Amino acid sequence: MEKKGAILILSGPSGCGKSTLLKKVYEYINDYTFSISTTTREPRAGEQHGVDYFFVSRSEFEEDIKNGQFLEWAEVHGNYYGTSLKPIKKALAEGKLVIFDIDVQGHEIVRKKLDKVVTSVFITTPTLNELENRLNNRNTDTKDVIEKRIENAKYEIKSFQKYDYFIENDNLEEASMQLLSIANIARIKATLFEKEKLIKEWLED
Ligand SMILES: Nc1ncnc2c1ncn2[C@@H]1O[C@H](COP(=O)(O)OP(=O)(O)OP(=O)(O)O)[C@@H](O)[C@H]1O
Ligand SMILES: Nc1nc2c(ncn2[C@@H]2O[C@H](COP(=O)(O)O)[C@@H](O)[C@H]2O)c(=O)[nH]1
Repeated sequence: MEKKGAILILSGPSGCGKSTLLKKVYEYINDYTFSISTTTREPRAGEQHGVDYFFVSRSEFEEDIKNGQFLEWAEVHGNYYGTSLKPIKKALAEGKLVIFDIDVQGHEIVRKKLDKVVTSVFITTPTLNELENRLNNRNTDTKDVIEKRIENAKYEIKSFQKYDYFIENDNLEEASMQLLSIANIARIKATLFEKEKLIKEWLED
């Protein structure tokens, strides 16, 4: 059967473990691509332009918005973040599973635009305290930035019901196996669209 492109969206408060879970899942899947976002936030130590993000200035980002470059974009924790349309179209045409790590605003937009091929999962920590511990232990952000992200987490979590799935990332092994199952379901869901057409044809016969 011809492979169908599919989108898997991960959202969840900063520090819940999205990147950590994805690294584990990548060991078990193929034919996927991670959607590299564009952002105006400063790179963290070790982050590379074109690998983790495309790091740009606010004026460059605003120019890209004007030129309609983004499938979606949003202001998150005081910075712009956006998903470029062109690489996503290409990856979907190639039948890849395209993985997005985007916030709740971005999820709503992509869901509206590409519902048929989107599967989404909201990830959290068991408690807000644990989220704070993880952000502190990660040691990548200043105290002010961490405070802002904790505050925003309280708003973000209100959107969890808009997602197809929910993972509490407590035990890393268990949570990564759950995410792996969801990634496999994402591919199957994207084939349903074609099947709908097929069944319509049968019924018209
Ligand atoms: N199940 C877990 N138990 C304990 N620590 C964890 C677990 N999962 C992730 N961590 C740790 O929590 C920290 C935050 O994880 P990670 O950077 O993956 O979060 P994130 O959701 O991708 O954050 P952001 O949205 O800011 O990019 C890291 O230091 C990571 O090692
Ligand atoms: N709407 C979008 N949100 C995005 C995108 N890329 C990342 N994000 C979200 O931003 C926060 C913060 O990320 P960080 O790397 O600064 O910790 C996180 O919730 C991401 O999911 C995007 O292209 N669009």
